[in-house]
Order: sequence, then C-alpha cells, then structure tokens
Amino acid sequence: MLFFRNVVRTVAAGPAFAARRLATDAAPKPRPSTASQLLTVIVPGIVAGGAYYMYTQNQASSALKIKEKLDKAARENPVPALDGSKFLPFALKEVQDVNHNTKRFRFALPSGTTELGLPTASCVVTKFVNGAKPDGKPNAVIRPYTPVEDPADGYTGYFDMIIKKYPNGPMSTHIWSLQPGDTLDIKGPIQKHPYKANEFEKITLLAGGTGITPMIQLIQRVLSNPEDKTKVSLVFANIAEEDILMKDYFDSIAKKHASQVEVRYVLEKPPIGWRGDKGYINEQIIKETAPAQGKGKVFCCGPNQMLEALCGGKAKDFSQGPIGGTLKKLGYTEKDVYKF
Ligand SMILES: Cc1cc2nc3c(=O)[nH]c(=O)nc-3n(C[C@H](O)[C@H](O)[C@H](O)COP(=O)(O)OP(=O)(O)OC[C@H]3O[C@@H](n4cnc5c(N)ncnc54)[C@H](O)[C@@H]3O)c2cc1C
Repeated sequence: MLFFRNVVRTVAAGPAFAARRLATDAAPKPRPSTASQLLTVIVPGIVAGGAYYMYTQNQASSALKIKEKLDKAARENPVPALDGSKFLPFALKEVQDVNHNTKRFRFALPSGTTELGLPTASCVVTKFVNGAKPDGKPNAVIRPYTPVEDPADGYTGYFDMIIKKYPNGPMSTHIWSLQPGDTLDIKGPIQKHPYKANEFEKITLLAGGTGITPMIQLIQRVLSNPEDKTKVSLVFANIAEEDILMKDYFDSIAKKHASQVEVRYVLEKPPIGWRGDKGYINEQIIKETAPAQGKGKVFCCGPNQMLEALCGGKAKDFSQGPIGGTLKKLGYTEKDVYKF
C-alpha cells in the first residue's frame, strides 16, 4: 500500500514539475538539474511499475479464483482419469532433472478429468511395445510405477512420475526417450496399502533408491490433512549422496513439521564429513525409528536384497509373504509390516 501511495503522490505531483519547468523557460536557459533528468526517467518507470504490479495482482487474483473453482469441482465431483480395465494414453507435458540418473515426468490429466484417481498408496502399470518377439508377436513391456500428486495442491491438471534410468532397462529407457506431446499408455490404479488417517500412532518408512516413490505418496497424504496426527519416520537408503532423490523436499518437511516428521539418510558410500547414517539400514536404526509393536506400521520399499534383509522378500505371487530379516528378529509380525 505504501508503494501505491507513493506512486499516486508522484503521479499527482507530475503537473507541478511541468509547471516549474515552463516557468524557468523564460529565464536564461538553465541546465536541467540531474534530479529533474532523473525524475523524467523515474516517474514513468514508477507509473509503469505500479500499473504492471496492479495488472499482475489482478491476473493472480483471477487465476486464484479459477483455481478455487477447479479445486471445489474436483472435491465435490471428482472425475478420475485412470481406468483399471484398460491402458489409456497420457500426454507428457514436461520433464525435469531430479539427479544424475532420475527425472520427473509430468503428464497432463485429460480434459474433463479432475484427478488421476489414485488412492494412497497405490501404483499404476505402464506399457509399450518393444519390437516383436521371435514368434513375430508384439513384445509388450509392462512395468509398475508410483505416480506422485500432492493432495494438498488440489486440482493441478497433471501428475508426476519420478523415474530412474537403467541403461539396459527397456521401460525406463523408453520413458526417458519421450518428448513433450508424446503419450505413454498407463493403467490402474493397483491398490497397495489403503492408508487411513490416524489409524496408527506412527508409521516408519524404510526406503531404498526409487523405492522412495510410494513413501512420497504416504507423506504427502499425511501432511495434506491437518487432522492427521500420525508421526512419520523416514529412513532413506542410497549408495551415494548424489543418489538421494528430492533431498531438499525431505529436509524442508522435516524442518517445517519437526514434531511430526523425522528424516534419516543412510549412505553406503558416504562422502567425507557425512553426518548421517553409514552403511545399510540396520538393527540399531530400526530400533530408533520403528513404532512400538502394535502401535504403528513399518512400510518397506526398495531393491529385493534390501527387502530380504529388512523384512523378508515378497512371495512369488507378489503377495506379502512371511515376515523375515531384521524386523522379524526384532519381534515384528506380518500385521506390523507392509512390503510395497
Ligand atoms: C510397486 C512398484 C512401484 C515402482 N515405482 C517406481 C517408480 O515410481 N519409479 C521408478 O523409477 N521405478 C519404480 N519401480 C521400478 C520399475 O517398475 C522398473 O522395475 C524399473 O523402472 C526398471 O524397468 P526397466 O524396464 O527399465 O528395466 P528392467 O528390465 O526391469 O531392469 C532394470 C535393471 O535391472 C537389471 N536386471 C533385470 N533383470 C535382472 C536380473 N534377473 N538379474 C540381475 N539384473 C537384472 C537390468 O539389466 C537393468 O539394469 C517400481 C516397482 C514396483 C514393483
């Protein structure tokens, strides 16, 4: 407001400056002072700046109103984009680097839909045809991924997938080759663990590498609901510091929600001076972060060797399988643990 008042005053003072200049015209030609020279530049600058400020304020407020309407419509009459019975093409909007081997792929929600339609926690499957099999039939490659959309953002018109590239991996290489405007066939959702606010006092998330993606879904679900008082401990294991995905995001939520969220990083090859945990997620770290038995749930997601060591692998049919590893040793049972 002060800025506006000054702009108004300066504009109102304009004719007075002009009058003074005319009055001095009659006298022997004085050199225009540096101040008046500056004013001829500054005043229009301030006026233009003020007008631009008001224009952008108006634009921002009408964009906010449109967003509020879309949020309301999405809340009251959600139209999911996903179809569990068939693959649908989703157009890639943009791609952002996350780190040296991982990118964030932003896909547009088709018009007429208000959300992806992904209950927490769940994943989707993607499909593409990678040439032909020896028998001449199409070689369809299908892989699961965990889309990320923060419920706190309301309607955005997009959803993200965070994808690590494996040099010899057909699906990750295919997705990395997509350009904005290209489409990817996606089907889902495949419901994993249905999350309920305040079902547990505490949840502990043991993640390795891109196994972090379902944990992001869970964390965003908890933090988007002010009524949800569930405490969250995230233990995120990686090889080196540059492999830690979205570290800034996790650091910021740990700071902002210090009484609710704890984040620990574990590095197999820590840099000199690393102050986090070193090696693998171990018994001591689990003792310090996991909920007391019966008071919470431990979610695990990461490479198979990590699952084997921490909680026992999943069964051959991808069901949960028996509990094993460190969590079993510490007395946790099937009902205390969920393997993604
Ligand atoms: C529920 C779920 C959710 C997931 N969500 C995500 C996600 O959000 N983001 C993400 O990046 N990934 C995610 N993944 C992993 C993803 O599904 C793919 O496995 C991954 O992208 C690799 O696929 P690909 O086709 O590129 O490579 P793949 O063919 O699957 O191979 C990956 C790598 O493993 C090697 N490899 C393959 N088979 C073997 C073998 N038998 N022995 C030794 N090495 C082998 C390959 O050479 C390659 O380097 C998720 C997995 C699951 C189960």
